[in-house]
Amino acid sequence: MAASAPISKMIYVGPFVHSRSLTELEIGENGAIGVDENGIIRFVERDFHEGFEKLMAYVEENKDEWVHAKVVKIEGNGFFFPGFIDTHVHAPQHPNTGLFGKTTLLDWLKKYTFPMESSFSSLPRAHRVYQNFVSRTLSHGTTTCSYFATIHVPATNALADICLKRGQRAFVGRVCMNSDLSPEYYRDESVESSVRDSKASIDYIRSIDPNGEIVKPIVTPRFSPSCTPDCLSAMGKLAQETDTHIQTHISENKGEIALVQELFPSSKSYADVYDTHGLLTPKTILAHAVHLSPQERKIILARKSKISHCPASNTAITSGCAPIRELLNEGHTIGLGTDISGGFHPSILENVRQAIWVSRHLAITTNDSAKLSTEEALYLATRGGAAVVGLEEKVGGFEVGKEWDAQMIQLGEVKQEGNEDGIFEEGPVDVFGWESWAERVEKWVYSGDDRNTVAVWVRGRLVHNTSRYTGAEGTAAP
Ligand SMILES: Nc1nc2[nH]cnc2c(=O)[nH]1
Ligand SMILES: [Zn+2]
Repeated sequence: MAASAPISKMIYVGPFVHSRSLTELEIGENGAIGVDENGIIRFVERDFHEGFEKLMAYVEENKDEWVHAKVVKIEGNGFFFPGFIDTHVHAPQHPNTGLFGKTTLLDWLKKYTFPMESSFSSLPRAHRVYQNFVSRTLSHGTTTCSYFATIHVPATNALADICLKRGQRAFVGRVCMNSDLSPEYYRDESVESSVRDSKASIDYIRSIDPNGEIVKPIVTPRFSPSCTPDCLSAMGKLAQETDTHIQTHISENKGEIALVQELFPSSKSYADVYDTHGLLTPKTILAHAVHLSPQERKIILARKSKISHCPASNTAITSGCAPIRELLNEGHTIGLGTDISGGFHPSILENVRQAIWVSRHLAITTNDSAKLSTEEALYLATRGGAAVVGLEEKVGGFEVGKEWDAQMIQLGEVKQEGNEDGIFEEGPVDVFGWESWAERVEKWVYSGDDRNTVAVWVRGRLVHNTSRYTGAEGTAAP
């Protein structure tokens, strides 16, 4: 079902939380955010200590045109938070979520990934998986995804259709892979067919959303070993000619890095392979970046390419611990990726936790400064991700002029009276009432899940809600 459009000006009343900077959250305990019919934030009020009635009186006095706005008011222990941004995710791998055994990257690809992806030659299968996965990621509060699809044009286009219809912001990439690393049953026939099919998908996605307001194409060479050198160059050229983003993998696993050295003996490094084929641009998203050398980091920084950190995946398929503190200190732009199904969980909140755990494991073996704080990990999940996909002017936080991509989080209240039976409210987070707002946010980060995400908006459209949401727009559940 299509997402429901905003029906009028809206005022979202209640606490809101977003990143002020990498290290600092802003918590507006008594907030009111006005969003117009186009989903654009028009005012952000932070300080209505005197309560809801005073707020409405203020609106009546000062903001004439907002008097008839609909109001969505948070009750209890709820707060608004920016929608999450998943900067690296493979939608067709979702049926394999949680299946990886003891494999590492190269045998994982052969055992689980190529067989599953090749089955997307079936359009009905693609529809079934993609409908499910877009619902699943929306239910976890993910308002923007950078998707790898498969090599199939019809299935890739179907993913873009579904994102547009359901209202999830998305970059959708037809995967390009023509080398014999991939099995014969699942690879592009030639460089010409790689370019033709990638271009066909770019053209289709631009035809369904000409201004790229919700869905955009992205050039997607799978990774160096999957593409011949002329194919990599052709993808660099295609991205330049069509002015598109690029996404690929880099330096995820030591076996993969050795293979790149073997396949590209004249290249100085893995990053150099991409650089010399025109694939390191300010619009390039590089997933993983676990084992980069200092020289590679310098080239990536110089080219202004971006990094997607995929902590759950890096642990699941035992790739390593990406040195995020060092990369941040050097000035890299970094977001989080679930990397389904290298990663085992479709939630960015889970990957916030995983980013923190991975940084702590690094701290144990290196230096305490490797630790990421809760604030830093939430920044990567929102503003960092927005910068990785080039949407930092539009999403990632609540400022006037940005678009309302948001989630309503509701935590459980442990009642003072009438709770002799120990009943708890839906969701895993129990709030007793004495916690500060900062503590409530920490409790959500470390033990919350999709049961706490009661409503989700993209560009002001309600795109997901649970039965706990009693907002003004009615229901947008699929
Ligand atoms: N994690 C991950 N790494 C890759 N490298 C090449 N393809 C893939 C993939 O599908 N997932
Ligand atoms: Zn990946």
